[in-house]
Amino acid sequence: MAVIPLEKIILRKVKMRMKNPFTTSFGTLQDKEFFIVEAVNKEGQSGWGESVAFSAPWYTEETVKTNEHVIKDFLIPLLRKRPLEHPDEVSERFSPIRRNNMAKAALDGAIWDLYAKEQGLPLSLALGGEKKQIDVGISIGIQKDISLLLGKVGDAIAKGFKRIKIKIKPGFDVNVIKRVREAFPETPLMADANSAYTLKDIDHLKQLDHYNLMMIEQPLLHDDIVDHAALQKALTTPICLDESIHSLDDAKHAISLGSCKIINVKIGRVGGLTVAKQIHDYCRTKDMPVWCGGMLEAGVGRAHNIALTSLPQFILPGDTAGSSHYWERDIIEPKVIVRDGVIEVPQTPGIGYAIDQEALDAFTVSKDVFDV
Ligand SMILES: O=C(O)CCC(=O)C1=CC=C[C@@H](O)[C@@H]1C(=O)O
Ligand SMILES: [Mg+2]
Repeated sequence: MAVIPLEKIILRKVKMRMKNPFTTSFGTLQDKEFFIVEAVNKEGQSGWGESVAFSAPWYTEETVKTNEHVIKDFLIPLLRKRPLEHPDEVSERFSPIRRNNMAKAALDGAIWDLYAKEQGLPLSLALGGEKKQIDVGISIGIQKDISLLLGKVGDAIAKGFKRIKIKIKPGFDVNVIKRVREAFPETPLMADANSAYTLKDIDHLKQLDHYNLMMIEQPLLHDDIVDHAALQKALTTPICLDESIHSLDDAKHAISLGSCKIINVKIGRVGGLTVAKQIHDYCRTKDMPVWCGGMLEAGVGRAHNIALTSLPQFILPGDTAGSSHYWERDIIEPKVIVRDGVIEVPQTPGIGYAIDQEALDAFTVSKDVFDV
């Protein structure tokens, strides 16, 4: 039986400054620290993965520090147990470790990329993706005032993004959506609350039904699917779950309870490409539209998102804006380019973007090498 001839894992901690600070209902981020994983085989070929955990545990419980602990002390030792024959085995191998999905996904992504390169296949095709182009939207953080936000929305529409996502929070919500909708009556528009509300806000949230939103993303508690089901019954606007979905079972439970009408699949949140694909496949059988969320990734993570989005049930535009939206200098070559709201899915083996080694070295703050 052919095995993936994994020889070493290189773990780089990287620090990059975003062009613009990004503000959500839980805070502002500008300096992004994260891990880049390189999986190297016996022929010296490399596969690349990126962890999307932030420095603070406000999106999920994971952080850059917990990633380091879990990857070094638990996940790499599990990879040493016996060789892998296929990247689908990675998530199963990691299953004795509870959660820590972003740590798992970083390794899973590197091994998927390496496997696709060994097979001579673009990662999108290795995953079973069909699309050669993907539609993308943009996520606009909370702004100091509405006129600034209207300017950003106008710029994004002019650039051709296929839908606009606006971050909302109590005090910056219905009033804001109303103004944006008045200024841009036809634009596909959605709001993301990042768990800023409770069921007590039901009457307030119902006002959003007047603005023809594509969806409202994660209005209630980060781990909830029960209250979301009650809210979805009261709203005509579709609810999209983000933070609440960590596994295929979470997706199954949310769908059977009627907690949402759309699911945002984030590779890091669900523990890697294999689980993301399982959720996709299940949603396809249930006619549940999915889209690929973003975590302000650098180029490696972005490339994985693009490959995943080539799967057919990614019906709605994702949050994968181009490199230049986030970074002065990305760590891949070529950069991710969005033209008229569309990204061309790379057709070369693996993630289809080369690492800009000079840029990566410039942003690397530490590096560890592990034999596997
Ligand atoms: O552009 C992107 O990568 C998406 C940005 C974005 O909306 C988010 C990034 C990180 C955490 C969250 O605030 C969030 C989201 O909830 O989707
Ligand atoms: Mg979200």
